[in-house]
Parts: sequence; structure tokens; C-alpha cells
Amino acid sequence: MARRIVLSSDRDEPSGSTEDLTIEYAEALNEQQYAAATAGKGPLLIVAGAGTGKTRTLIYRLAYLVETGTRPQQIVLLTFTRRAANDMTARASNLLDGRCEKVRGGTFHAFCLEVLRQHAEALGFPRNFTVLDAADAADVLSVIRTRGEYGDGEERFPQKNTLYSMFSSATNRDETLGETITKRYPQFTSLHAELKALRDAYRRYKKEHGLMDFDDLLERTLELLETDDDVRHQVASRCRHVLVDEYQDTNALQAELVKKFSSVHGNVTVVGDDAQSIYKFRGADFRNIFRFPDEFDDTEVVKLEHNYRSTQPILDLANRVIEQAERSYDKTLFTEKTEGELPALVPAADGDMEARFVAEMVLRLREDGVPLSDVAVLFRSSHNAYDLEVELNQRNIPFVKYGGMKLNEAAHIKDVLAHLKVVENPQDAASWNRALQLIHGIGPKTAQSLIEWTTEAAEDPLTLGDGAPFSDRYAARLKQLFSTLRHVRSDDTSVTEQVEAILDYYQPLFENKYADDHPKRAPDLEHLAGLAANHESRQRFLSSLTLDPIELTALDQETGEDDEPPLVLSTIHSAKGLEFHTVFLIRALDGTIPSRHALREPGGVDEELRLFYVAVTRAEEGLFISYPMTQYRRGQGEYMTTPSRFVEDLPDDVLEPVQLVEEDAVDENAPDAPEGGDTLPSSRNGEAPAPPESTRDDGPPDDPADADGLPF
Ligand SMILES: Nc1ncnc2c1ncn2[C@@H]1O[C@H](COP(=O)(O)OP(=O)(O)OP(=O)(O)O)[C@@H](O)[C@H]1O
Repeated sequence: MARRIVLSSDRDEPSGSTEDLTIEYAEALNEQQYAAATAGKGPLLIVAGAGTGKTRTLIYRLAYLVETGTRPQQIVLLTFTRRAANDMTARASNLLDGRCEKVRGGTFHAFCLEVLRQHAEALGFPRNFTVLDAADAADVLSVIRTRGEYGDGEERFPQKNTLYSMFSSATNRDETLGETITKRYPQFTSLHAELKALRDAYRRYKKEHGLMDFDDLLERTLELLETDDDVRHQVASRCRHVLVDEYQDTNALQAELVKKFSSVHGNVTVVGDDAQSIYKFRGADFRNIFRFPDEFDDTEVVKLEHNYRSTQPILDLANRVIEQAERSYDKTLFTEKTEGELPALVPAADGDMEARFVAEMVLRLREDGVPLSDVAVLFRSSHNAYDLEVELNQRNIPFVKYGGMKLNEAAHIKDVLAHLKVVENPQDAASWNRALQLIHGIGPKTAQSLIEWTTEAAEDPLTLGDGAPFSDRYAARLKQLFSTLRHVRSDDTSVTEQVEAILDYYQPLFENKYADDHPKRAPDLEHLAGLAANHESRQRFLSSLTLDPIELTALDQETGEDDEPPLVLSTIHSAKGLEFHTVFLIRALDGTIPSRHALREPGGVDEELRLFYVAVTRAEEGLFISYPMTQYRRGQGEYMTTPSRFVEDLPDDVLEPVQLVEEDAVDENAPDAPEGGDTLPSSRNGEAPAPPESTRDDGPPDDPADADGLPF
């Protein structure tokens, strides 16, 4: 063991003095927020309803801890996205001073990565291991499956993405593979032994090739802290205060990690809202928040119920919605904004009419002075917004859509990153595979023999020696590839230069592979080079892209800086934590929200209910919940839909029914002219809606996994 020099921890002991505080905490916060922000040592659970200022409370707590003498480097702030941590530390710095920027903040995965980069060798991994995102991991599984000839029997073997989800689900839920298969994939029960063997092979492969997937980051860190008490002590000593945001969305592994991180000092603050737990499909367990007081002795519990965001009518609806959940902390949101419009329930004849209604209302709001960017249209899954996108484009209403594809999920970006990854970790066979097969003339077989040669036979994996098994057909390009990779590896090239060098090499391959649409894809490549500039090393650049993916649409948005800030279209998952003057929740159908898939899962409906709750609590002043009464499905034609069960039993004085009327259909002299309806200018192809008729289920099939490609 290396020689040790032990540093004294005396000067780390915070003074705890409150004498010279510069911030007026009691003035800026309400009584409960104040109690939470200024709480002393030990475990603290803040149960915070939507819009009750949990973010604000955490920011003040950060400032308070720093102001009362805790060194910022010894505060760990774990959040759901890196952006959330950066925003919070920046706001705390504004309140206090630059010391708050030094707080160690980020996601669980990023924090674990930091720990593993220092200690991976203790687990038999190199420190420069590569992090696989979900798609990379599925590709690796596919390679192993093909090589090992799994699933050659009579029965259908799961696809690579299913395999990854299955293994990941077991890990995140802390279940055995057998339990996961029985509960969630019963159709594969008979393949249990083969699946288990495949999972073992996947684990071995990752270790041999220096690869870790997202789950490994958590699982391996926990393994390290459980098995090596010395490392646990080192890591936990530097966590004098652990603060966890969105605790309701932690999974079993994360809850265990929190215990380990806080195992030396015992100071842990978790903030969460059980009613907003919406990541069950990734293993999140909202019960963690109920268990917290049992897991940590002498927990102080503070509840935040004063909502500062929404009007009382919107909160009344939110309270009524969440009452339907099976289990929740007893908290009732209230506000001082007692006046306001009732939330509206708006049936439309079909998807087209629903889209026209939203577009029309957005323009009316804009005329009334509500900026487009202060209005959001929320939906369960990205495809729910297609009709609306067409409508908005036709009317030239600018919008940005969140919850779609991430930059590093796009094929052309993956191509470029594969080159950077092989330089970083020449054992990364999946990335070699991708990079090699871009070259005309190299197929899977040739790629395989070249990979074996580079990873096993060659002295330097980035140098093509004489014995290399390549043919003249692609020799020139292959040599160019290797010389590019060696250039990228050299010490004196910045990350931007590395990306530029790969782009120069990649350009002709890119134009060839994406012959149909490469001009449309090209700006993403430029953007990638720009992003690289912010990173001091290739390794950090790759990790940050993997752990904190950037939305492709966010890139589009940056190009038109002078334009009016756009309307926000977002999946509900991606709207978490945001607030808007007016919210439209579209496609509120049974089968869409709750999704069909959720109806089959134990606890699935409650999860969807919480999702619905997250959507309605984003609204400050206006809330419209709409749905099409008919939909079209290929092969089936037009059919009647059923509104979401979550709105079905709500009384009119909580959710006001609104009738949409086509302008053409209004005959003001007619004795039965509709009263109080909102008219739409003449329909392009529709008739006035028929009255709703209920037949259960009918939204499009839905998969929670496509609800959002969320960053960890
Ligand atoms: N004590 C307060 N006085 C005035 N405004 C406040 C106070 N606390 C919070 N707010 C305001 O209330 C709004 C909601 O706060 P915040 O975003 O922190 O809530 P949240 O609990 O994180 O919400 P959610 O969980 O629903 O995303 C913000 O606009 C915030 O500025």
C-alpha cells in the first residue's frame, strides 16, 4: 500500500456560527422554508408539494451551510440533471458569494463516475474505462448474443434493447433477474437460464474491455463502498453535508448510496414530493421518501405546503387529482392567489381540431400580452404532438420541443464519438465496430477480425503494422483512419482540434452514409465541435455528453437568437420543475395518460396519475386539458376515444367543461345556438364535434421508455 500522509480535519469543522449572517433568511422564506434552510446537523426530510419553493429552499440551505462555515467542497448536491445543480449553485452564489460555486454538484451518475475514476482499479477496471449509454450497451449485448449463439432455439429471443431494459430493470430495482423476468417479462420465463448466462457474459465482457454502463456506475460504486471500508471512509469524509433533490425519483441503489456517502458525518438533507415521482420505469421508488425516517434515526421532517405558483382553482384540481393516489404524504397545497379561471376540459372532434384549438388560443394569449415562451403544451409522449407541430408550422408559430431525441443519440453524432472513444479506450470494441464499418468495403466480419487484431495482436492498437489483415480495397481509407486516430491521441491537441480532425476525416464517409439528408445533419456536427471547446479533456467531454445529453431541439433554438422566444412543447417528463403562465395538456385520453402499457403494470396507473399531477401543477394562471373524441388508426379506421380516467369523475366546479364550436357552425339566430362555447375560425376539414361517447381505451400504444430519453 502507498505511504500515507493524514491531513488534520480540525479546520474542516464548521463554526456553525450564526452571528454574522449576511442573508435575511427569515425575510426571504416562509416559516417552514426557513426551518428547513437553517436546520442543524443530522438527517432532514423536506416533503415539498409542487410549487412550494423546494428549489428556493435548497438554494438558501446551500448558502446557509456555506455561511455558517461548512467548506463548499465538502457539500455534495445530488440532482436529477447537471443543469439543475449548476443553476442552484449559481443562484446560491448570487445570494452569498462565489464560494457556493465550489459546492460539488451533479447527478448521482456523475458523482459516482468521479469516485470510480479514482478507485476503479480496486474493482479490476482501468481508470479510463468507457461509459456506455443505453444504445451503446444494447449494441454490446447484440455482439455478445450473436457471438455466443444465444437464442438459436425455437423460441423468440428478446431484442437487444429489451435485453438491456431487462437487465437494467433488475439492477435498478435491486431484484434478481428471475424476479424481473417473472414480474415484467413473463413471456421469456422459459429462457431464464440462457438470459442469466448472457448477462454474466455481458458482465465479463465489460470488465475485459474496460466498459461500464449507466447502471454499473451506481452498482460498482456501491460495491466499492460496501467492500472497501477504507475507500468508503475516504469518500464519505469529504461529504460533510449531502443534499439530494428529487428524492422521490431515487431508486434502491441510490438510496443505499446516500447512506454510504453520509456514513461518516450523518448530515443528509433530502427534498422530494412523493406525488411527483414519475420515473418508476427506470426503477425509481417513491417509497424511498416514506422509508427515509426509518432508515435515518432522528430525522427531522419539514413539510412545505404553501404554493407560490398556481391559482387556487388550479390547486383545487391538483389536490383532487392526487387524492386518487393509493398512498401519499398528507399535504394539501394552498395559495394566497385565491382568484382565477377554472381549469377547462376541452373535447375536440379530432386531433386536427384539438391542434387548431391550441394554436388559436396560443395566439389569443399572445395578443393579451402572454409571451409564447410562457405557454407550454404538454403531452405524454413525443408523438402526441405531431398534429400540433403541423398546425404550428402552417401558422408560423415558433416552437421548441423537448423530450425528443438527444444529440448523442443521433446516428451521425454517434459516428464521430465512436472515433473519440476508441482513442480513449482502444479496448472498446463496440466503438471500433462503428468506426470501421463506416469505411466502404468493411462489413461486420472484416470489422471483427480487424478489432481482434487491434485489441489483441497489435503492439500499438492505433498503428497498422505489416501483419494487419486488410485488403487493398479499403487500405487507403483505413490508413487515413489510423493516422487520424494517432493525431487525436497526441498530447498537444485540444479537444476541439481532436473533434475537428475527426470531422475532416469523417466528412466524405458522412456524405456517403447519409446521402439523402446530410445537409440537414451537418449543423449538429458543427455544434459538436463547439461543445468540445468547453472541455479540458477528451474523457470529460465524452462523459459529459453521455451523462448529460443535450436535446437536439435545444440546438435548433440557439440559432435564431433575435427571434421571439418560442412556444414550449414538451413531454411531461421533460417539463418537470418548470412553470408557465398557461399550460395545455393535450391528448388526455385513456390509453395515452394513463398509457396502455401502464395499465398492465402493477402500480402503473398511480405512476401515470402522478405524471398527470406534474403536468397540471406546472400552470400558474391558465390550464386547458383537451382530447380528441375520435382518432384514426391504420387498419381500423376512425374510432371513438375515451377521456382519461383521471378527469372522468371531477365535478364541473373543479374542471369546467368547455365546448369547441366551429365558426361556420354558429348560426346566431338559431334557437339552439350554443352558449358559452369557444368558437374556432372556420374548420379546414371538420364538422362541429359530436358529443363525446365513452368506449374505454384508445390512445395509441405507448411505451414509457419512449416517454423521454432522460438524462440521468
Ligand atoms: N417564500 C417565497 N416567497 C415568494 N415566492 C416564492 C417563495 N418560495 C417560492 N416562491 C416562488 O414560487 C415558485 C415555485 O418555486 P420553486 O420552483 O422553488 O418550487 P418547487 O417546489 O421546486 O416546484 P416543483 O416541485 O413543482 O417544480 C417560484 O416562482 C418561486 O420563486
